[in-house]
Amino acid sequence: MKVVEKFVSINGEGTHAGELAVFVRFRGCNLNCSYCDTMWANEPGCPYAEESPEQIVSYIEETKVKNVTLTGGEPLLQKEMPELLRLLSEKKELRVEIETNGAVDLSGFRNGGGCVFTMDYKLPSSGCENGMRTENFSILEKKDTVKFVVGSRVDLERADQIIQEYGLIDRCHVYFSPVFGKIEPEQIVNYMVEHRLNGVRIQIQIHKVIWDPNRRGV
Ligand SMILES: C[S@@+](CC[C@H](N)C(=O)[O-])C[C@H]1O[C@@H](n2cnc3c(N)ncnc32)[C@H](O)[C@@H]1O
Ligand SMILES: Nc1nc2[nH]cc(C(=O)O)c2c(=O)[nH]1
Ligand code: SF4
Ligand SMILES: [Mg+2]
Repeated sequence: MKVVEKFVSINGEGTHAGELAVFVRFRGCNLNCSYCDTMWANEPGCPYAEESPEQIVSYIEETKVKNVTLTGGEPLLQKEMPELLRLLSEKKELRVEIETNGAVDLSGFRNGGGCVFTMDYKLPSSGCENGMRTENFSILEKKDTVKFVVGSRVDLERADQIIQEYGLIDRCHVYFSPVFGKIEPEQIVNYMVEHRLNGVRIQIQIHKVIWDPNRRGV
């Protein structure tokens, strides 16, 4: 598997934000979002370590950290991901979360049921909305999340429409997160208030507040 970084930090995003997590970031992506904060990991020349699923599991166990975040790039493009997920599901003490971009079919990755998906729905300002596979919504469960990374008023309106159309509030967690530095979080909150978006949560990436937003490995 093509690993570009591994580290222990606090999770800056999602339902376990603020808790310790061990991160494994994989190389390469099938989208090219305008705002991507890890574009470096998607460049063909980005250095990586070739690691087997067994090696990755050993590293995770050595850290003694129980929350595991698999991210990228797009982690679900790795050929050996099903094997990695199978091995991780045997470690009952771990909580495994996958950050995925909404453009990969999730149906083959739920086997064993252990992992939690945080799936983005890419909005118009990302430039990648046409890659979204809305059939993935039917696979999501209460423990999973749909995340909308919002960069504009048009994005807010589109997110609102998708939430209603697919009944997302009753299906799973729903988060709004500002494209970091691009939109005032207050604008997002104002929209939530105006439109009475019960059940939606706003979240700001905590690691970008604690550290330099461009810093890697945190
Ligand atoms: C770098 S992506 C990797 C996982 C997967 N490719 C995806 O897009 O979900 C991890 C998360 O960071 C979010 N993200 C990337 N750039 C961002 C930015 N500039 N501001 C806020 N969130 C961002 C993505 O939308 C995604 O939810
Ligand atoms: N601290 C920290 N938390 C994160 N949660 C999700 C991340 C990601 O890049 O997917 C991330 C990240 O890059 N850093
Ligand atoms: S899908 Fe994720 S990794 Fe790929 S370009 Fe978009 S934000 Fe970056
Ligand atoms: Mg990140």
